[in-house]
Amino acid sequence: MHSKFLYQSEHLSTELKDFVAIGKLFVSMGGAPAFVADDLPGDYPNGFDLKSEGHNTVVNVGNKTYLIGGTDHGSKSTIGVRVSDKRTGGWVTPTVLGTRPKPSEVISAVILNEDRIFILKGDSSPDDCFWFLEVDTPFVQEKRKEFGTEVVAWSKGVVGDAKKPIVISGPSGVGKGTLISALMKEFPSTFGFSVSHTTRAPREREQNGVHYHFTERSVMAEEIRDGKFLEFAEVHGNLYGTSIEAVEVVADAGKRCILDIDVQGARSVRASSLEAIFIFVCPPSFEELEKRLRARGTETEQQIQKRLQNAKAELEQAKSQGLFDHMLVNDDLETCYASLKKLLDLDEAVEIINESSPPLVDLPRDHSVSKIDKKILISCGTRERASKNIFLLDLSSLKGGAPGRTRGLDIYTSDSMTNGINVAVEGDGEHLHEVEVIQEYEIEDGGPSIMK
Ligand SMILES: Nc1nc2c(ncn2[C@@H]2O[C@H](COP(=O)(O)OP(=O)(O)O)[C@@H](O)[C@H]2O)c(=O)[nH]1
Ligand SMILES: Nc1ncnc2c1ncn2[C@@H]1O[C@H](COP(=O)(O)OP(=O)(O)O)[C@@H](O)[C@H]1O
Repeated sequence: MHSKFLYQSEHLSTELKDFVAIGKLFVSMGGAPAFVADDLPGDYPNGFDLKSEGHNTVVNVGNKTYLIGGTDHGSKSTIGVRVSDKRTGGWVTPTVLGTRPKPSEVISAVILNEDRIFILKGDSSPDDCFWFLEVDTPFVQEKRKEFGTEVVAWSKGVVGDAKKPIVISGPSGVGKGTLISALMKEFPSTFGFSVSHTTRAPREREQNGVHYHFTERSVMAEEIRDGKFLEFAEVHGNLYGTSIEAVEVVADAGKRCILDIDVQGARSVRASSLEAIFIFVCPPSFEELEKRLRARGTETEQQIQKRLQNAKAELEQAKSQGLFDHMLVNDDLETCYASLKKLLDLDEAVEIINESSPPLVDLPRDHSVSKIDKKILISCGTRERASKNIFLLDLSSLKGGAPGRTRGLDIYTSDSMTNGINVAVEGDGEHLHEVEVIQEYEIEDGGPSIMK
């Protein structure tokens, strides 16, 4: 069955025209400004391979079938995921990484690049409707090997052109904390600090949850085993780590994340999908480093010796090819801070606090979703009468991904596409494409069973 959509608009924006052109849809040149979106040619794979039924969506990716929906076995407040390998049969509950979305009664799904499934949750708040379930990304492949189990990873979609996170490394006492504090003080709405976990004791004036999450080794080790950490390392005799959540809360606040982590951590993040800018801060001399460390007065003599010893190794490792993008020498603090701002393109910047935010979508229960290339068209409305709300979601500039958020979703509303001129959609509210119905499932206690 092919469905037809009729759009009416006097002035289509370039974006919508592009979208139409990509789909090779017909644009009427006659008196009545209208164009008809008919069935799409076969050379545009529609990306749909699912059946959304009630609370569940079934998606086929390669040899595997993913059942997404209902609630999680362990936590009733998050969406559940089951996987079946067509070659072996049977259903397994995978290891699920990342912060999980809350359940939704209406889920649409689109496969992207065969390695992730884009999920749209109807009836969800604007900041909670776009999610990615990674099923075969490099991160998932690595974790699958590590855990020896089936693994999937959730990553929330963030609308807008979020800038890359910043990783700052350098030996103890070089001035990382001082530089980061200055940046956060001057640009409080731009930057957010990734609050690490550590097993070291708090220093005077350090607050739990602000400077670090101070924790017990056994607790942190268990959380690492549960896959809650983006990276972790043993540094100066203590365990330090960046939880996935620490990075996500910064992204959720619409801020650019700064991570203060050691060289081992930087290497792990480099190997992850975080796509950060890596900066190493060097001391002007070893003597000056020792002087600063002593003057800070936060470590015992034994701890100072250990840190100085480790500094030599860190300075050596930092030289390794391709690890750091920038090296900064922190001799004079003001000069170094100015260089940091310059490399982050902030030297002329005055923080704009109320920057206009990208349009948000209130995705209703009734919506239909179509995919052409990397663009998704969402039309909202009932079967009988689609409403005038159309959203075009451009996924061609995605950045990041699990662990953490998937950034760079571009969204155009019908308003932004047509400069406020009415866009009417007529039709039966079905998808533009034929949607392949696989099978309908319902979840029973023992796992999903096929409905007759
Ligand atoms: N890998 C990793 N290193 C971290 C993390 N948090 C802090 N560190 C590093 O651990 C080292 C010790 O940090 P800290 O005890 O605060 O001492 P400081 O470097 O003297 O300020 C520094 O090199 C930090 O960059 C983390 O989450 N992961
Ligand atoms: N450029 C600088 N010149 C002199 N002292 C500095 C400079 N940068 C930082 N400091 C001081 O050196 C000490 C260590 O700095 P800190 O930011 O705590 O280092 P880190 O976070 O790298 O361990 C602090 O007392 C800080 O005030």
